[in-house]
Amino acid sequence: MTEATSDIKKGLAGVVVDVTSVSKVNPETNSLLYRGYPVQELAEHCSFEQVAYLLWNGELPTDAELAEFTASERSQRALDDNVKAAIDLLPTTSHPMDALRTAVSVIGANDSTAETNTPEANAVKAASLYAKLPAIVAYDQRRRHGLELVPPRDDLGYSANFLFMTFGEEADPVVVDAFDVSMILYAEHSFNASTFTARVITSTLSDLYSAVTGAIGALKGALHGGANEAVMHVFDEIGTADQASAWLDAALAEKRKIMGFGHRVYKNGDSRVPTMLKALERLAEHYGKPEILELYTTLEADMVARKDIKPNLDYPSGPAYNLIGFDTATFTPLFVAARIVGWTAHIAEQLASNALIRPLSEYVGPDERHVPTD
Ligand SMILES: CC(=O)SCCNC(=O)CCNC(=O)[C@H](O)C(C)(C)COP(=O)(O)OP(=O)(O)OC[C@H]1O[C@@H](n2cnc3c(N)ncnc32)[C@H](O)[C@@H]1OP(=O)(O)O
Ligand SMILES: O=C([O-])CC(=O)C(=O)O
Repeated sequence: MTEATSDIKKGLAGVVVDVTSVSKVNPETNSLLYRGYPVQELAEHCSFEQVAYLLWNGELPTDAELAEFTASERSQRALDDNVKAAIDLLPTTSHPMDALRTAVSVIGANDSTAETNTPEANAVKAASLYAKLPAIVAYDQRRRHGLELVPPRDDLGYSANFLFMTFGEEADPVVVDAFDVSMILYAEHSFNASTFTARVITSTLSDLYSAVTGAIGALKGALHGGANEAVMHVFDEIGTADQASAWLDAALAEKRKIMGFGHRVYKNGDSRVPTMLKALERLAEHYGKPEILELYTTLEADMVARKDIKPNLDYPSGPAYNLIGFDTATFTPLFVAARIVGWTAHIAEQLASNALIRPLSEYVGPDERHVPTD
C-alpha cells in the first residue's frame, strides 16, 4: 500500500466543477438566489407553481403563462393505474423513498418518449413528474394506514391539493401557506449531492427518469435529504425541551452527528432557515403546540453553544411536517416533490452543455503483482 501524494479533495469539498445559472448559494452573504431572485422574496410573494415556472424558464410567469402552466399541472395530477399497481405490490414496511423511486421508474418505463433526450421532450417529462409526485407521496402515506386513494381536485392549487390528497380534507390556509413555503425553499440548491448525482447520470446521455431515480437515492441518505426525517427521530428521542441538554451531551460524547445541523457550504447558518422557522412558528400557533418550538430553540441554542454549528433547512421543516400530520418517513419524499424542479432544471442545463463527468482517483492499493502459476 502507498500513501496518497496528490492534494485529494475528499467529498469534492470546495471544488467548483461547472457553471450554473439556476441558483446561487452564497455563504458569505448567507443568501440564496433562484435565477437571480432572493428565495425569501419568492417565499413571501410567490406560489410554488410560480417558482417552478421560474426555475425552468428563467423568468417569472405572466398571468397568462401562469394560467396555462397551472392548467397543465392540474390536468396531469391523477395517479396512473399502473403506478398505483406497482406501489400496491410494495410491502408497507418499505421506505416511502423506495416507493417513490419505484414509482418514477415505472412512469419512465411506460413513457414511449423516455429515450428522447431533447430539451422539449425532457420539459414535458419534468412537468409530468412535478404534477404526479404529490399523488404518489399522498397515496403511499395513506395506504400505509389502510386508507384509499383520494383523487386530486383541480379547483385547488398545488399545495392545497397535495394536502387534500394526503389527508382527505381541505387544509386551513395557514397550513397550505406554510407547506407552500417549504416547497419553495426545498425546490433548488445548486450542486448538492442529489443534483450532482442527476447531473452525473445525465452526463452519460442516460435518460431523465434514470437521473431522477438516482437523485432520489442520493437524497434519501441522512447526511442529505434524509435529515428531515432524522430530525424528527431526534425530537422523539429527546421528548421535551428540559431533556435536550442531557441528550445532546450524551450524543456528542458518542460522536453522533446531530441531524439538521451543519452544512457543506453554509458555515454560518443556512439562508433558508429563518423563513422556514417563521412558517414553523405559524404552524405551532395554529395547532396550539408551543412545546415543539421550545424543544427546537433549546436544542439549537445548546448545539450552537457547544459546537457553534447552526441548523440547516431540515431542522425546521421536520417538525413543520410533523405538525401538519405527515408520517415521519414521508418527510423526505416531500423534499423530492419540491426538488424535482431543481433536478430537472439542472438536467436540462447539463444536457445543453454536456461533458462526461469522470474525475480521477489516486491509486493506493498493492503494487503490481502477479497471479501464482505453479
Ligand atoms: C438539505 C440538506 O441536505 S442540508 C444537510 C442535512 N444533513 C444533516 O443535517 C446531517 C448532519 N450534518 C452533517 O453530517 C454535516 O454537517 C454535513 C454532512 C451536512 C456537512 O458536512 P461537512 O461539510 O463534510 O462538514 P464536516 O463533516 O467537515 O464538519 C466539520 C466538523 O463539524 C462537525 N459536524 C458537522 N456537522 C455536525 C453535526 N450535525 N453534528 C455534530 N458534528 C458536526 C464534524 O464532525 C467536524 O468535526 P471535526 O472537525 O471535529 O471532525
Ligand atoms: O446544498 C446542499 O449540500 C444540501 C442542501 O442544503 C440542499 O440540497 O438543499
